[in-house]
Amino acid sequence: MFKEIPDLLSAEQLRQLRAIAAAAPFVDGRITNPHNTAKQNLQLHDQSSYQQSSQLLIQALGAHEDFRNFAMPVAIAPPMLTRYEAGMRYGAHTDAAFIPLPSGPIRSDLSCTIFVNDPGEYRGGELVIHLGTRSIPFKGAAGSAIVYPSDTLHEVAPVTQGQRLVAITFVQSRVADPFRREMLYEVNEIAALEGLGMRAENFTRMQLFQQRLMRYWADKP
Ligand SMILES: O=C(O)CCC(=O)C(=O)O
Ligand SMILES: [Fe+2]
Repeated sequence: MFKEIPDLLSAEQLRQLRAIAAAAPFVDGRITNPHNTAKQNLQLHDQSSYQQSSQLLIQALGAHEDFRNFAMPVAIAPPMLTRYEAGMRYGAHTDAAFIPLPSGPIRSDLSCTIFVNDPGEYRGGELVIHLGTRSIPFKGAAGSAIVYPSDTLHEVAPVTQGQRLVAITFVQSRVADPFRREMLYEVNEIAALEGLGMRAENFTRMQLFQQRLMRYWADKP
């Protein structure tokens, strides 16, 4: 369902991202969603800073084994540095199914928030994911990330003090269906963690099962 990644970014990567954010201009986040009244935040607005920061973040996501195993990405939108100042929020919404990119649209199967500043630097600002009548708040440490299904209703609670600096991205997965993706992730994890401890013939049977599911459910990488 959700995947929390505690160690996505190194201290050096965080330093670089914060330096980019401190030097570059930010504009009203509605620039990419003009009719979205729920959205009250600021987005990085400088081509070379965007390129530098998104490259660093895509590289970090692509290099993280647990992220790759969980998300099974075929395409990752360039992550956008986003700032919420006191009074800003992002009201309850679900993400658009397709995200236009210069290289063509991608389907948003998973959304990802990467926490760039320390949670002690702001009050409020939790990413709240709604599941039926329950709401689950996330406020990660700097350098951590949360990956969640893009079709959930979610919001960012108002920041009441300080500033919240995050990067936001969307992932198209090889497996669009969350149920199937989770089943595959689980069986792949069990095979990776326990496979060598199994009797060889049972491991072979398990691999057959894994590869059949991949064949039926996964798009080509
Ligand atoms: O700031 C966040 O953590 C999430 C933002 C969000 O939901 C979005 O950009 O669609
Ligand atoms: Fe969202």
